[in-house]
Amino acid sequence: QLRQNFYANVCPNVESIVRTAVTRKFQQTFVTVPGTIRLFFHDCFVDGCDASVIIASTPNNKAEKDHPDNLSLAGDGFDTVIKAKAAVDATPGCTNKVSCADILVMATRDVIALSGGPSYSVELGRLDGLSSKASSVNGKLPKASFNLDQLNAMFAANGLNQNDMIALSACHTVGFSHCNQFQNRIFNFSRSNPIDPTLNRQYAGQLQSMCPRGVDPTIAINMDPTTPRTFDNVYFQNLQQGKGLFTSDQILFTDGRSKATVNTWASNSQAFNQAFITAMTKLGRVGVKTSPANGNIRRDCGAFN
Ligand code: HEM
Ligand SMILES: [Ca+2]
Ligand SMILES: [Ca+2]
Repeated sequence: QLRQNFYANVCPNVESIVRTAVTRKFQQTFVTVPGTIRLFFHDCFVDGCDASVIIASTPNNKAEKDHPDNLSLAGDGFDTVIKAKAAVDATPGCTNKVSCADILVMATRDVIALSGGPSYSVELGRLDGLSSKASSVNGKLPKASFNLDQLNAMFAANGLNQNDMIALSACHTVGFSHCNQFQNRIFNFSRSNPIDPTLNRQYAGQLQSMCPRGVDPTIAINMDPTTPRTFDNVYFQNLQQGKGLFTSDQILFTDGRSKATVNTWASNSQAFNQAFITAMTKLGRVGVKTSPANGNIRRDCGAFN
């Protein structure tokens, strides 16, 4: 029952209120962009798009955000939602009328547009989930080491096909990664190849110098070495040059089943944008809650009512 303009009667200006708050946050730090996008992805893949990922742990409940796979979620992503929620709640008539899950969807749309990506209409009407357990994250999020079959299987479990998966992987056109996520590709890759042979040699050398053995584990590097602050299809051009950072990125070009799609979107940003919008809209529908039996509108995005 998601639809555009869901809040037309209760809070007609919600989209512009969120956009203003997100723009202000964006002007303070670029990390707002990748932080918010990844938060949205990790929310939707665990218990659906219900803001379960934003819940803070309590003495009685270890929440999703404290699962190892979520510890690297940037604080600025959470802060973006909290700031946008505060702006919505400060507007007469809108107080506690808009779900955190929907605010995250709008904020994600806004950061993508702010960083040069496509802008699109979002469907709204999600309720916030009533549960958030670290244990429910197990096996729900993709690993940087995944091959094409593993990626397709995990996305298919969320109703997303291979094209959706490839389009969404392009989110790695902005943002950062810690060195441990690709260390295996640049040191001791295999008996015969110290470096992953699908990796561009020069790029591998740069990665080795930014991420030497024993590097400080808090160091993070740009995932897109070419246009790290622009949401664009350069992600696919990088893959063509062996500059995909993770195994899961580069495999999209190495595997013959996905290569043609990468080539098409590398040369046609219009086609990529269209596929990306389709895939983001599908991602936003995953496991959505619309009944009071399984959701509500949180007063505080980080805590259950
Ligand atoms: C296809 C499978 C995917 C894998 C294996 C994967 C894995 C990863 C890993 C390992 C990181 C780096 C985390 C760190 O070290 O801090 C990362 C970052 C990121 N991922 Fe993905 N991801 C995938 C798909 C996606 C999708 C579908 C989206 C968005 C819809 C996305 C958005 C992001 C963003 C924006 C960042 C940067 C976060 C930041 O800079 O704070 N990823 N991903
Ligand atoms: Ca969720
Ligand atoms: Ca880029």
